[in-house]
Amino acid sequence: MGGEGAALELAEVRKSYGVREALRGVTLAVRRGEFVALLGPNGAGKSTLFQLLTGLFNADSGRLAVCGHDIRKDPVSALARLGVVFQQSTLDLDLGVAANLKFHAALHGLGGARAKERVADALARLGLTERAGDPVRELSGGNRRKVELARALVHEPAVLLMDEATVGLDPASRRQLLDEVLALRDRGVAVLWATHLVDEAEAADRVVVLHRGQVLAEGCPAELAAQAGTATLADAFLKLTGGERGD
Ligand SMILES: Nc1ncnc2c1ncn2[C@@H]1O[C@H](COP(=O)(O)OP(=O)(O)OP(=O)(O)O)[C@@H](O)[C@H]1O
Repeated sequence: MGGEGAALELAEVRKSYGVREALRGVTLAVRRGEFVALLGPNGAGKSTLFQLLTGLFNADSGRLAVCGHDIRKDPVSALARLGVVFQQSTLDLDLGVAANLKFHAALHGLGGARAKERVADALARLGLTERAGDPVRELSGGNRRKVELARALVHEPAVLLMDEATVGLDPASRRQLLDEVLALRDRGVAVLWATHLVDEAEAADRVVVLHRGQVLAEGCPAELAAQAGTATLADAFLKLTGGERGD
């Protein structure tokens, strides 16, 4: 677990809101080219973990690092290597698809021909080239999510965080988005995919089960089922979490 050289590393991370402990000593790592599902019911602490990882606020204790850069001590280097798709859309609906990406590129210090090239590449990869000039408002929910993914990749991050990214999508769009992200492994991207949906976690190289702010189990889907003594990952998840909400 963890170890030197992980693209994303969390060690003994704790965070409380007043007396409520949202994260109670979370340790996990994602290697280059690995897709890890962070599987937890509502209230398990997934959003809190993502907020810490994106520097929105600080952990009470513990260490979070991206490619060895500590998020608290060296946030600029850490955040430069991070791509994020949040649960809630953060696109400008009135701006064009490419314009949304260019704005993001500029935030990462990319401009001119280099930004243009990166934006074109990211859109092409996700089959969105023909929609480049369209206002985001005119896109379907599935394509809007793809635009968010393309945007998260414009600065070529080493680590991609996906926070319940398929919420609200129909099954076909959900599968497409998952497949696009799984394919990023071949380019060496480390992915942390937070979800409460077991079928999405089935596709992961490794699953980390988070419940009430703690890691209850981790391993590939088959290992988790074997550890829990169940036939499927779904049954293992229910057995581990007692089928309850996380809070
Ligand atoms: N700003 C806050 N103030 C107080 N308690 C909070 C706050 N944010 C989260 N919590 C609590 O911390 C715990 C973890 O919440 P968090 O939102 O991180 O879980 P989650 O796994 O992302 O759940 P969901 O999928 O429902 O968003 C929950 O018990 C929640 O009620």
